[in-house]
Amino acid sequence: MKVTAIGTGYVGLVTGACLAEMGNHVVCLDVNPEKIRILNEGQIPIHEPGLLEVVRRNVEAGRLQFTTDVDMAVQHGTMLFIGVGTPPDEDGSADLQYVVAAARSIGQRMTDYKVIVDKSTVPVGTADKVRAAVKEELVKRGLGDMAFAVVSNPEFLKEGAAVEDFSKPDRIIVGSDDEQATLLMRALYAPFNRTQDRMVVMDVRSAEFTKYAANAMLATRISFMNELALLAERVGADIELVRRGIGSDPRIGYQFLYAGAGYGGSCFPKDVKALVKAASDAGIPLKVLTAVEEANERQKHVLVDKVVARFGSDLKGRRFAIWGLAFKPNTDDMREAPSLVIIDELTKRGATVAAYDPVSMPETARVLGPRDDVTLVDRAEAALQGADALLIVTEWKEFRTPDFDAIKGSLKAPVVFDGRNLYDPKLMKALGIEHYGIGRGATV
Ligand SMILES: NC(=O)C1=CN([C@@H]2O[C@H](COP(=O)(O)OP(=O)(O)OC[C@H]3O[C@@H](n4cnc5c(N)ncnc54)[C@H](O)[C@@H]3O)[C@@H](O)[C@H]2O)C=CC1
Ligand SMILES: O=C(O)[C@H]1O[C@H](OP(=O)(O)OP(=O)(O)OC[C@H]2O[C@@H](n3ccc(=O)[nH]c3=O)[C@H](O)[C@@H]2O)[C@H](O)[C@@H](O)[C@@H]1O
Repeated sequence: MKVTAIGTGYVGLVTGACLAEMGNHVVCLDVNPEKIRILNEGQIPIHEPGLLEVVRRNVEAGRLQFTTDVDMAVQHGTMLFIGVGTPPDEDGSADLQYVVAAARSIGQRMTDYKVIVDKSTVPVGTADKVRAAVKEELVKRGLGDMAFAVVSNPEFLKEGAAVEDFSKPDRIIVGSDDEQATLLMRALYAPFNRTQDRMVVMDVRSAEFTKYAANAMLATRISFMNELALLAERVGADIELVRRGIGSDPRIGYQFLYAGAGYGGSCFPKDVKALVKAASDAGIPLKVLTAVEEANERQKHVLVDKVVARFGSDLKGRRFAIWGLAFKPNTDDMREAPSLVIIDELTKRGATVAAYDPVSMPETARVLGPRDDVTLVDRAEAALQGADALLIVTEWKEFRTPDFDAIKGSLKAPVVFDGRNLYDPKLMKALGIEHYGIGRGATV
């Protein structure tokens, strides 16, 4: 099939590349010429495991191309996927300006039947706005009768596992009230849907809602565990043992129950805020979800609270090593990363920071700008030299079994604030390391 992916970010690029992998002819369009230049030079603008190989393979096979040429891109696809950003507006609601602009650019150019697929995360009612924008542009061109469909097909991939998640989806949600469009969506997704029918077809509004409900549920599990972790510390229980204890119940399951330094990323924070705002506008305030957001804001400060409890609130003259800057492992994405809050809180109190991340240092440098109080170092061990303590913020694999002797030898005193519960508190005690985890009340 002929497919156009509008927006070459995490979602648009992965969608375009993975659809090309199945034999479709895909054009990826972006308004950012720099991204298209990088892609046309055989590189990818993001760190995403396995993506470069899929992109290169399909470019070589002549099934995948990148362009800023809107006329060509709109002309090319029968299926046009909108995967542009939906960042939070000032009031927390999803800013739909990029989605509507993409819709308009389609309406201004299309000359035959198109299926317009909303892949971006968008509030209930957005498909209607997209339809109205396309129609308005068609009417301006005297083509008001031209047929097209708008379908909701939210994406559930996780950064760092995007290709794997897209290629082996748990479910494929299709919100459609157009039979022909539904058939085309079935055909397009058939290769990803062979072993078991994972496509759930529903009305458009329910599909739009499903995306927010999924992210809200996952964020709720994390905030719930983070709050229980605070209590566990106070009452002398270990949240890691509690996690294993409750996860064994299949009704609960093990996933997304890790207490930590708070959730970040481009989606949970913005989608929780957007759903809270949409609900309040609809006169149905979501009390649980409001608390989820509040708990997460508090959680991002928990590690620094522990630093302050140990070293005092005046941190002038102190230096801290930070391991892990990206909002999660296997990505260079720094959007809403807890590390940024932690760096801010430490430096505000007069400390300096030496930080290391396996892939996100260029992105961190871009986000932080030039700073005297933050040094980015190119090896984990280099961050430790002469630091008062080590803070673990992102659970990259290479931090899981470090050289503990080197940690002890390099820090001024062996103090570790373990924001992702990587280390066994009993082992740390045995090694003579002062270890502060999250919710590890029983074992410290
Ligand atoms: N990042 C993720 O893991 C996931 C994101 N989503 C959702 O997907 C949407 C996109 O997210 P990301 O891919 O992370 O965004 P992103 O910010 O990485 O990429 C968006 C791209 O769209 C481009 N763009 C903006 N307006 C355009 C236009 N009119 N025509 C062509 N290109 C245009 C931008 O230049 C940018 O390259 C958001 O709604 C997000 O909530 C959904 C699931 C996973
Ligand atoms: O809508 C989206 O963009 C995506 O948002 C999340 O994916 P992502 O943000 O890439 O990453 P996650 O693995 O979900 O992690 C999000 C944050 O939660 C934190 N987290 C995750 C799991 C956990 O148990 N504890 C925890 O603190 C992570 O450290 C990270 O900061 C969802 O998992 C995807 O299904 C969804 O498609």
